[in-house]
Amino acid sequence: MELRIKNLSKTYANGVVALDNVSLTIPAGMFGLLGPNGAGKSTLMRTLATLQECDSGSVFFGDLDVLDDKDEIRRLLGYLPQDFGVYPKVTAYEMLDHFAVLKGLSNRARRREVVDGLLQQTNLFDVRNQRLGGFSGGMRQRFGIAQALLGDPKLIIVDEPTAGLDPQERVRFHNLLSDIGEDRTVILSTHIVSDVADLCANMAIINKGKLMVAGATQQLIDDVSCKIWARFIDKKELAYFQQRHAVISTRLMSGRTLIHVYNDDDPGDGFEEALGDLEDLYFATILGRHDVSNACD
Ligand SMILES: Nc1ncnc2c1ncn2[C@@H]1O[C@H](COP(=O)(O)OP(=O)(O)OP(=O)(O)O)[C@@H](O)[C@H]1O
Repeated sequence: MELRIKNLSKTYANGVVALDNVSLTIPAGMFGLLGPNGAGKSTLMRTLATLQECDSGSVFFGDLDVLDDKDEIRRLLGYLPQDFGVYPKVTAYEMLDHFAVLKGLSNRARRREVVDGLLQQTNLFDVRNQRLGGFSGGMRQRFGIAQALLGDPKLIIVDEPTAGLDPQERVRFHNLLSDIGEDRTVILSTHIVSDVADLCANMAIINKGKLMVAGATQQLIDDVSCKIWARFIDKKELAYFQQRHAVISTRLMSGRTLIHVYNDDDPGDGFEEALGDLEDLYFATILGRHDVSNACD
């Protein structure tokens, strides 16, 4: 089902504008919400998860008014918050069983079936009798997904789930997310570009509370791909290039400095055309160099 966000705004009491007239349609499947720290992602996620009020705007999930019909939407919702805490002394099985009771699964046999199934799906069945306090970051996040999947939600919101995971745990977590994204609407909020590149067919970038771009991930990459130019430089030349060109990224590669610049045409100065990727789109957008009006043909 589609989630339609219209003109959503939120200003905190201290005057910070966390959401500035955000309008966005999120189709079924995996959707990536990308933005730097403080962009407003968590504010948007908590608003969609009915945990906080916005100042104005509307949100519909199918026909359901998310901001008004909170009880209804909570029945369809699974949420993995950014700071998902667990009771360290309780086992995975006990904790999930407890969450299942809270979700209204009162029949014992049925509950056991659901809890076992979710532990299997998240690859935690073998460690179900271990205490959560001994779980690694990746195991904890998979447990977080298990609890978010209780009640078979149609809308799943995960807020920065892979921060702090090692590469292997990340891959495992990605596989789990892409499985559950097949027949649901899953919103993945993150500042990690590769999470979105790997998983999300559709995406948006927000910065300072504003929606910058939104659409099909591949299309958005294509829109920027003809405008990215690259060259290696000497580290001490960086200031020179930054002065003359719209440098969007700088990275070390085997000890050398590779810079990417954003330009409509060949910028000269020894640059070569580079195939723009999602990281280029992200930096060019966040730095205010790129927008939809300036897409490649
Ligand atoms: N309760 C609050 N009161 C005041 N300001 C807040 C509150 N919560 C968030 N903010 C501010 O609103 C802005 C958006 O915060 P938000 O947490 O939504 O961003 P984010 O994109 O999720 O960032 P992060 O990745 O750091 O969590 C930030 O400037 C933040 O400091």
